[in-house]
Amino acid sequence: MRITIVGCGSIGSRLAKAADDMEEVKRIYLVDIRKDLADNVAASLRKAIVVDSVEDELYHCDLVIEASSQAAAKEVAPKVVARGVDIMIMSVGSLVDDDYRNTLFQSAKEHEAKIFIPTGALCGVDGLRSASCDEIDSVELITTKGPKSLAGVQYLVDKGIEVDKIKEKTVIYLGPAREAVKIFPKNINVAATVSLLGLGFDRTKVTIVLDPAATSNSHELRFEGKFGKAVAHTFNVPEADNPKTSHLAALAAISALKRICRNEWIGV
Ligand SMILES: NC(=O)C1=CN([C@@H]2O[C@H](COP(=O)(O)OP(=O)(O)OC[C@H]3O[C@@H](n4cnc5c(N)ncnc54)[C@H](OP(=O)(O)O)[C@@H]3O)[C@@H](O)[C@H]2O)C=CC1
Ligand SMILES: O=C([O-])CC(=O)C(=O)O
Repeated sequence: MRITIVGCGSIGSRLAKAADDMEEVKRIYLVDIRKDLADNVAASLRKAIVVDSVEDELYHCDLVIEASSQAAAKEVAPKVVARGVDIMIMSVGSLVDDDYRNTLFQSAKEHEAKIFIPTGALCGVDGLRSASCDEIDSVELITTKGPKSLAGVQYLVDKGIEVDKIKEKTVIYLGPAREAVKIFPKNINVAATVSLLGLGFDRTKVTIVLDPAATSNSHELRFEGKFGKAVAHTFNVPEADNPKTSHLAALAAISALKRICRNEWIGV
């Protein structure tokens, strides 16, 4: 299998290293708008080369893995599926716009391309996927992050909230997933994943808490339906190189790549 990784940051660099060790992966094309990052990652790998754009090697590529940003995902995904190439999307919030998403999914179907959305930084997605084969009554995600993970969010700046000056646990967002993934594009892609499986973007309730003492990126997923009730609480270790992102997100991408390469679907 030949793969292209778009985005060589926290997730992309770890995924590239893991892919380099997988015998099923023969070639890794790396793209990043910061070419130095892609060059650094490629330098330590045996199978990787840097390309300027995802389109450069699309004809030779079996799977594109997007690990960049919502904006980049939105630009790249339609081009990839229109060429019949499979794509894994990490910036899942890029799928919030219904018209865009429906067109993308339709195009993938027509061109026989698959769209893979890993479970990311969240446990419990498997249960929600099964539960949503029958009636679901409610889906709620309560996310708690520390100041480093929530730094630089324009919405908070506009509200005059200085994340490093907050002294006690504070709810900084309460509302539907649809707004949450737009306001916090680098923090709550998991809410998009949950929305796609459960009740959609408007009926998935999201609470984001800023906890000055938080040492984890915590996601508490609660859902109820005909199957019963579930609560899955993940206390994630944030990545040192990007504290907005949890280590489990990179591991989820690696695990998804292994499942795709090896055609082994345990815990589906
Ligand atoms: N689904 C999930 O559970 C999770 C999803 N995510 C999401 O996954 C994505 C990747 O996360 P992470 O690795 O931590 O992010 P990083 O910011 O660490 O890395 C992303 C890299 O992609 C680069 N980039 C941005 N735009 C483009 C583009 N158009 N083409 C090529 N490269 C580009 C960035 O450059 P620059 O820094 O200059 O912008 C950066 O080097 C993010 O959108 C993140 O929010 C993260 C955690 C969990
Ligand atoms: O990594 C996390 O904790 C979740 C995250 O950033 C996201 O979903 O965008």
